[in-house]
Amino acid sequence: MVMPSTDPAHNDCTRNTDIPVIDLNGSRHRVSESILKACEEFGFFMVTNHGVAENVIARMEATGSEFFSLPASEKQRSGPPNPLGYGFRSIGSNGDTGEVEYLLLHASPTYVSLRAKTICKKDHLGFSCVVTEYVESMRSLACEILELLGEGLKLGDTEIFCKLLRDSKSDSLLRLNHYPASYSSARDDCRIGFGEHTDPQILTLLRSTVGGLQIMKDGGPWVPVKPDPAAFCVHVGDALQAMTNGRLASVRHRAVVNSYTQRMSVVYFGAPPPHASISPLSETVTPENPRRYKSFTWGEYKKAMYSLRLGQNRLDHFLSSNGEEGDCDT
Ligand SMILES: C=C1C[C@]23C[C@@]1(O)CC[C@H]2[C@@]12CC[C@H](O)[C@@](C)(C(=O)O1)[C@H]2[C@@H]3C(=O)O
Ligand SMILES: O=C(O)CCC(=O)C(=O)O
Ligand SMILES: [Fe+2]
Repeated sequence: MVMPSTDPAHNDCTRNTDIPVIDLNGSRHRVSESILKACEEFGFFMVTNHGVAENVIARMEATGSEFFSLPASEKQRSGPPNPLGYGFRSIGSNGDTGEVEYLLLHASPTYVSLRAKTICKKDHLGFSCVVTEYVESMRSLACEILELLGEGLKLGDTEIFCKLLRDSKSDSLLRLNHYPASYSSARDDCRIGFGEHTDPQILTLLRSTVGGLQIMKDGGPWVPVKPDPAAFCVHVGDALQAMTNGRLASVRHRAVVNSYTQRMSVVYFGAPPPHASISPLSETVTPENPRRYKSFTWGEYKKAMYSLRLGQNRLDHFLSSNGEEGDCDT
Protein backbone atom coordinates (compact mmCIF):
# COMPACT_ATOMS: atom_id res chain seq x y z
CA MET A 1 0.00 0.00 0.00
CA VAL A 2 1.33 3.48 -0.83
CA MET A 3 1.07 5.79 2.15
CA PRO A 4 0.38 9.46 1.47
CA SER A 5 3.49 11.50 2.15
CA THR A 6 3.44 14.18 4.83
CA ASP A 7 6.61 15.72 3.49
CA PRO A 8 5.79 19.26 2.32
CA ALA A 9 8.40 18.94 -0.40
CA HIS A 10 7.14 15.60 -1.63
CA ASN A 11 3.38 15.65 -1.26
CA ASP A 12 0.73 15.00 -3.86
CA CYS A 13 0.41 18.68 -4.62
CA THR A 14 3.92 18.67 -6.04
CA ARG A 15 2.61 19.31 -9.55
CA ASN A 16 3.09 22.40 -11.57
CA THR A 17 -0.62 22.63 -12.26
CA ASP A 18 -0.70 26.41 -12.39
CA ILE A 19 2.93 27.29 -12.81
CA PRO A 20 3.71 28.36 -16.38
CA VAL A 21 6.27 26.30 -18.29
CA ILE A 22 7.64 28.20 -21.29
CA ASP A 23 9.41 26.48 -24.16
CA LEU A 24 11.96 28.91 -25.60
CA ASN A 25 11.78 27.12 -28.94
CA GLY A 26 8.33 28.51 -29.76
CA SER A 27 7.59 31.44 -32.10
CA ARG A 28 9.37 34.56 -30.82
CA HIS A 29 6.21 36.65 -30.56
CA ARG A 30 4.30 33.97 -28.65
CA VAL A 31 7.23 33.24 -26.34
CA SER A 32 7.61 36.93 -25.52
CA GLU A 33 3.88 37.23 -24.76
CA SER A 34 3.94 34.11 -22.57
CA ILE A 35 6.95 35.39 -20.62
CA LEU A 36 5.25 38.74 -20.03
CA LYS A 37 2.02 37.04 -18.92
CA ALA A 38 3.87 34.68 -16.54
CA CYS A 39 5.87 37.56 -15.06
CA GLU A 40 2.70 39.64 -14.57
CA GLU A 41 0.65 36.81 -13.06
CA PHE A 42 3.24 34.94 -11.00
CA GLY A 43 6.58 36.73 -11.18
CA PHE A 44 7.79 33.19 -11.80
CA PHE A 45 7.92 30.52 -14.51
CA MET A 46 9.91 27.50 -15.65
CA VAL A 47 11.83 27.62 -18.90
CA THR A 48 12.60 24.61 -21.10
CA ASN A 49 14.66 24.32 -24.29
CA HIS A 50 16.84 26.98 -22.74
CA GLY A 51 19.94 26.07 -24.72
CA VAL A 52 22.26 25.74 -21.71
CA ALA A 53 24.64 22.87 -22.47
CA GLU A 54 24.11 19.76 -20.35
CA ASN A 55 27.83 19.39 -19.65
CA VAL A 56 28.01 22.97 -18.29
CA ILE A 57 25.20 22.13 -15.85
CA ALA A 58 26.67 18.73 -14.97
CA ARG A 59 30.12 20.20 -14.24
CA MET A 60 28.62 22.93 -12.03
CA GLU A 61 26.52 20.45 -10.08
CA ALA A 62 29.40 18.02 -9.62
CA THR A 63 31.65 20.87 -8.42
CA GLY A 64 28.97 22.03 -5.97
CA SER A 65 28.39 18.51 -4.60
CA GLU A 66 32.12 18.00 -4.22
CA PHE A 67 32.44 21.22 -2.23
CA PHE A 68 29.56 20.37 0.13
CA SER A 69 30.95 16.88 0.76
CA LEU A 70 34.22 18.33 2.11
CA PRO A 71 34.82 18.12 5.88
CA ALA A 72 33.18 21.04 7.77
CA SER A 73 36.57 22.42 8.81
CA GLU A 74 37.62 22.77 5.16
CA LYS A 75 34.38 24.43 4.08
CA GLN A 76 34.63 26.84 6.99
CA ARG A 77 37.89 28.15 5.57
CA SER A 78 35.70 29.91 2.96
CA GLY A 79 33.54 31.53 5.64
CA PRO A 80 31.98 33.16 7.51
CA PRO A 81 30.01 34.97 4.79
CA ASN A 82 30.78 38.70 4.72
CA PRO A 83 28.19 38.56 2.97
CA LEU A 84 30.00 36.45 0.35
CA GLY A 85 31.61 33.12 1.18
CA TYR A 86 30.57 29.92 2.91
CA GLY A 87 27.70 30.05 5.37
CA PHE A 88 26.09 27.45 7.59
CA ARG A 89 22.56 27.92 8.96
CA SER A 90 22.90 31.68 9.31
CA ILE A 91 21.51 33.73 6.37
CA GLY A 92 22.54 37.39 6.16
CA SER A 93 23.58 39.24 9.30
CA ASN A 94 20.22 40.06 10.87
CA GLY A 95 19.44 36.83 12.68
CA ASP A 96 17.82 34.77 9.88
CA THR A 97 18.52 31.05 10.00
CA GLY A 98 17.58 27.93 8.04
CA GLU A 99 18.53 24.29 7.54
CA VAL A 100 20.99 25.21 4.84
CA GLU A 101 24.68 25.57 4.09
CA TYR A 102 25.71 27.66 1.13
CA LEU A 103 28.45 29.21 -0.92
CA LEU A 104 27.70 32.74 -2.08
CA LEU A 105 29.99 34.14 -4.77
CA HIS A 106 30.22 37.32 -6.79
CA ALA A 107 29.82 36.33 -10.43
CA SER A 108 32.80 38.27 -11.79
CA PRO A 109 35.61 36.02 -13.13
CA THR A 110 38.24 38.01 -11.18
CA TYR A 111 36.43 37.47 -7.88
CA VAL A 112 35.83 33.78 -8.63
CA SER A 113 39.46 33.07 -9.48
CA LEU A 114 40.62 34.86 -6.30
CA ARG A 115 38.24 32.97 -4.02
CA ALA A 116 38.79 29.64 -5.81
CA LYS A 117 42.18 29.28 -4.15
CA THR A 118 40.54 28.93 -0.72
CA ILE A 119 37.37 27.16 -1.84
CA CYS A 120 38.99 24.43 -3.89
CA LYS A 121 42.58 23.90 -2.90
CA LYS A 122 42.68 20.65 -4.90
CA ASP A 123 41.99 22.31 -8.26
CA HIS A 124 41.36 26.03 -8.03
CA LEU A 125 41.80 26.58 -11.78
CA GLY A 126 39.24 23.88 -12.55
CA PHE A 127 36.83 25.42 -10.02
CA SER A 128 37.06 28.93 -11.53
CA CYS A 129 36.70 27.54 -15.01
CA VAL A 130 33.51 25.62 -14.18
CA VAL A 131 31.94 28.54 -12.27
CA THR A 132 32.85 31.15 -14.88
CA GLU A 133 31.50 29.00 -17.70
CA TYR A 134 28.25 28.42 -15.78
CA VAL A 135 27.84 32.11 -14.95
CA GLU A 136 28.38 33.03 -18.62
CA SER A 137 25.66 30.57 -19.67
CA MET A 138 23.32 31.98 -17.02
CA ARG A 139 23.97 35.56 -18.12
CA SER A 140 23.19 34.63 -21.75
CA LEU A 141 19.97 32.86 -20.78
CA ALA A 142 18.90 35.71 -18.49
CA CYS A 143 19.59 38.20 -21.29
CA GLU A 144 17.56 36.20 -23.78
CA ILE A 145 14.62 36.09 -21.37
CA LEU A 146 14.94 39.78 -20.49
CA GLU A 147 15.05 40.79 -24.13
CA LEU A 148 11.90 38.78 -24.87
CA LEU A 149 10.33 40.47 -21.87
CA GLY A 150 11.39 43.89 -23.21
CA GLU A 151 9.69 43.03 -26.51
CA GLY A 152 6.52 41.95 -24.68
CA LEU A 153 6.53 45.21 -22.72
CA LYS A 154 7.08 47.09 -26.01
CA LEU A 155 10.05 48.98 -24.60
CA GLY A 156 11.90 51.47 -26.82
CA ASP A 157 15.14 49.77 -25.80
CA THR A 158 14.45 46.07 -25.45
CA GLU A 159 18.02 45.48 -24.26
CA ILE A 160 17.79 47.83 -21.29
CA PHE A 161 17.75 45.07 -18.63
CA CYS A 162 20.35 42.95 -20.37
CA LYS A 163 22.79 45.87 -20.58
CA LEU A 164 22.78 46.05 -16.78
CA LEU A 165 23.69 42.36 -16.49
CA ARG A 166 26.35 42.63 -19.20
CA ASP A 167 28.01 45.70 -17.65
CA SER A 168 31.54 44.83 -16.54
CA LYS A 169 30.65 46.11 -13.04
CA SER A 170 27.43 44.07 -12.80
CA ASP A 171 26.85 42.93 -9.21
CA SER A 172 25.44 39.53 -10.20
CA LEU A 173 25.89 36.61 -7.78
CA LEU A 174 26.04 32.85 -7.84
CA ARG A 175 24.76 30.90 -4.88
CA LEU A 176 25.01 27.18 -4.19
CA ASN A 177 22.59 26.02 -1.48
CA HIS A 178 22.79 22.60 0.13
CA TYR A 179 19.92 21.34 2.27
CA PRO A 180 20.56 18.12 4.21
CA ALA A 181 17.73 15.56 4.40
CA SER A 182 15.95 16.17 7.66
CA TYR A 183 13.39 13.57 8.70
CA SER A 184 10.66 14.53 11.10
CA SER A 185 7.72 12.33 12.14
CA ALA A 186 5.54 15.31 13.08
CA ARG A 187 2.63 15.33 10.62
CA ASP A 188 2.52 18.98 9.72
CA ASP A 189 6.17 19.64 10.19
CA CYS A 190 7.62 21.90 7.59
CA ARG A 191 11.29 22.56 8.13
CA ILE A 192 12.49 25.75 6.62
CA GLY A 193 15.66 25.51 4.61
CA PHE A 194 15.54 29.08 3.31
CA GLY A 195 12.87 31.38 4.74
CA GLU A 196 10.37 33.31 2.64
CA HIS A 197 11.65 36.31 0.73
CA THR A 198 11.78 37.95 -2.65
CA ASP A 199 15.08 38.16 -4.52
CA PRO A 200 16.34 41.76 -4.64
CA GLN A 201 18.02 41.61 -8.08
CA ILE A 202 16.59 41.84 -11.62
CA LEU A 203 16.18 38.18 -12.53
CA THR A 204 17.01 34.88 -10.82
CA LEU A 205 17.70 31.59 -12.59
CA LEU A 206 17.48 28.60 -10.25
CA ARG A 207 18.08 24.93 -10.90
CA SER A 208 17.41 21.98 -8.65
CA THR A 209 16.50 18.39 -9.39
CA VAL A 210 14.90 17.80 -5.99
CA GLY A 211 11.65 19.29 -4.64
CA GLY A 212 11.66 21.93 -1.91
CA LEU A 213 11.12 25.28 -3.63
CA GLN A 214 7.70 26.82 -3.00
CA ILE A 215 6.21 30.02 -4.35
CA MET A 216 3.35 32.19 -3.15
CA LYS A 217 0.97 34.10 -5.38
CA ASP A 218 -0.95 37.14 -4.11
CA GLY A 219 -0.77 36.10 -0.45
CA GLY A 220 -2.30 32.69 -1.30
CA PRO A 221 -1.08 29.26 -0.10
CA TRP A 222 2.44 27.99 -0.74
CA VAL A 223 2.64 26.24 -4.12
CA PRO A 224 5.34 23.54 -4.38
CA VAL A 225 7.37 23.74 -7.57
CA LYS A 226 7.82 20.30 -9.09
CA PRO A 227 11.48 19.93 -10.00
CA ASP A 228 12.21 19.44 -13.68
CA PRO A 229 15.80 18.50 -14.58
CA ALA A 230 15.24 19.91 -18.07
CA ALA A 231 14.15 23.33 -16.82
CA PHE A 232 15.34 26.44 -15.02
CA CYS A 233 13.12 28.34 -12.59
CA VAL A 234 12.93 32.04 -13.40
CA HIS A 235 12.09 34.56 -10.64
CA VAL A 236 11.27 38.25 -11.14
CA GLY A 237 13.36 40.24 -8.64
CA ASP A 238 12.65 43.51 -6.81
CA ALA A 239 14.75 45.64 -9.21
CA LEU A 240 12.65 44.43 -12.15
CA GLN A 241 9.49 45.20 -10.19
CA ALA A 242 10.72 48.77 -9.62
CA MET A 243 11.83 49.26 -13.24
CA THR A 244 8.44 48.08 -14.52
CA ASN A 245 6.64 50.31 -12.01
CA GLY A 246 5.07 47.29 -10.31
CA ARG A 247 3.61 45.87 -13.54
CA LEU A 248 5.72 42.81 -12.82
CA ALA A 249 5.98 41.76 -9.18
CA SER A 250 8.88 39.94 -7.56
CA VAL A 251 7.83 36.47 -6.41
CA ARG A 252 7.76 35.45 -2.74
CA HIS A 253 9.36 32.07 -2.32
CA ARG A 254 11.02 29.80 0.21
CA ALA A 255 12.72 26.41 0.35
CA VAL A 256 11.55 23.63 2.66
CA VAL A 257 13.77 20.75 3.62
CA ASN A 258 13.11 17.38 2.12
CA SER A 259 12.68 14.52 4.60
CA TYR A 260 14.21 11.87 2.40
CA THR A 261 16.77 13.39 0.09
CA GLN A 262 19.40 16.03 0.45
CA ARG A 263 18.98 18.83 -2.01
CA MET A 264 21.20 21.28 -3.81
CA SER A 265 20.10 24.38 -5.69
CA VAL A 266 22.31 26.45 -7.96
CA VAL A 267 21.11 30.02 -8.21
CA TYR A 268 22.24 32.88 -10.45
CA PHE A 269 21.07 36.38 -9.48
CA GLY A 270 21.35 38.84 -12.40
CA ALA A 271 22.00 42.31 -10.94
CA PRO A 272 22.88 45.84 -12.09
CA PRO A 273 26.19 47.56 -11.31
CA PRO A 274 26.22 49.45 -7.95
CA HIS A 275 25.95 52.90 -9.56
CA ALA A 276 23.13 52.04 -11.98
CA SER A 277 19.95 53.98 -11.45
CA ILE A 278 16.84 51.89 -10.87
CA SER A 279 13.83 53.87 -11.98
CA PRO A 280 10.39 53.05 -13.41
CA LEU A 281 10.68 52.97 -17.22
CA SER A 282 8.59 55.61 -18.98
CA GLU A 283 6.63 52.94 -20.92
CA THR A 284 5.33 51.51 -17.63
CA VAL A 285 4.19 54.80 -16.09
CA THR A 286 0.68 55.69 -17.28
CA PRO A 287 -2.26 57.72 -15.94
CA GLU A 288 -3.79 54.40 -14.78
CA ASN A 289 -0.52 53.28 -13.21
CA PRO A 290 1.22 56.44 -11.95
CA ARG A 291 4.80 56.31 -10.80
CA ARG A 292 5.13 54.07 -7.73
CA TYR A 293 8.84 54.08 -6.91
CA LYS A 294 11.52 56.67 -6.39
CA SER A 295 14.78 56.44 -8.33
CA PHE A 296 17.54 54.72 -6.41
CA THR A 297 20.87 53.17 -7.22
CA TRP A 298 21.47 49.46 -6.87
CA GLY A 299 24.10 50.34 -4.24
CA GLU A 300 21.44 52.20 -2.20
CA TYR A 301 19.07 49.28 -2.54
CA LYS A 302 21.70 46.82 -1.34
CA LYS A 303 22.39 48.96 1.71
CA ALA A 304 18.68 48.83 2.61
CA MET A 305 18.52 45.12 1.87
CA TYR A 306 21.40 44.24 4.17
CA SER A 307 19.85 46.28 6.97
CA LEU A 308 16.59 44.29 6.77
CA ARG A 309 15.51 40.76 7.65
CA LEU A 310 15.11 38.18 4.90
CA GLY A 311 11.30 38.23 4.80
CA GLN A 312 10.84 42.00 4.99
CA ASN A 313 9.56 44.04 2.08
CA ARG A 314 12.44 46.19 0.89
CA LEU A 315 10.77 47.95 -2.03
CA ASP A 316 8.22 49.60 0.25
CA HIS A 317 11.08 51.76 1.54
CA PHE A 318 11.40 53.24 -1.95
CA LEU A 319 7.77 54.07 -2.63
CA SER A 320 7.28 57.40 -4.33
CA SER A 321 5.22 59.90 -2.38
CA ASN A 322 2.64 61.84 -4.44
CA GLY A 323 4.20 64.12 -7.02
CA GLU A 324 7.73 63.27 -5.90
CA GLU A 325 10.25 62.42 -8.60
CA GLY A 326 7.64 62.67 -11.34
CA ASP A 327 10.15 62.19 -14.15
CA CYS A 328 10.80 58.68 -15.18
CA ASP A 329 13.65 56.94 -16.82
CA THR A 330 13.68 57.11 -20.58
C1 LIG B 1 18.92 38.39 5.35
C2 LIG B 1 19.49 38.66 4.22
C3 LIG B 1 20.20 37.64 3.34
C4 LIG B 1 20.22 38.34 2.00
C5 LIG B 1 20.55 39.75 2.44
C6 LIG B 1 19.49 39.99 3.52
O1 LIG B 1 19.79 41.05 4.42
C7 LIG B 1 18.14 40.23 2.82
C8 LIG B 1 18.11 39.60 1.40
C9 LIG B 1 18.80 38.22 1.34
C10 LIG B 1 19.04 37.71 -0.06
C11 LIG B 1 17.91 36.80 -0.61
C12 LIG B 1 18.25 36.40 -2.05
C13 LIG B 1 19.71 35.96 -2.22
O2 LIG B 1 19.87 34.65 -1.71
C14 LIG B 1 20.68 36.92 -1.47
C15 LIG B 1 22.13 36.58 -1.81
C16 LIG B 1 20.34 38.32 -1.82
O3 LIG B 1 20.83 39.02 -2.68
O4 LIG B 1 19.35 38.79 -0.98
C17 LIG B 1 20.33 36.94 0.00
C18 LIG B 1 21.19 37.81 0.94
C19 LIG B 1 22.36 37.06 1.53
O5 LIG B 1 22.26 35.86 1.80
O6 LIG B 1 23.37 37.73 1.81
O1 LIG C 1 17.00 26.67 -2.80
C1 LIG C 1 15.96 27.16 -3.21
O2 LIG C 1 15.11 26.52 -3.82
C2 LIG C 1 15.69 28.63 -2.96
C3 LIG C 1 16.93 29.42 -2.71
C4 LIG C 1 16.69 30.90 -2.73
O3 LIG C 1 15.58 31.35 -2.73
C5 LIG C 1 17.84 31.80 -2.75
O4 LIG C 1 19.01 31.32 -2.73
O5 LIG C 1 17.61 33.04 -2.81
FE1 LIG D 1 15.56 33.45 -3.37
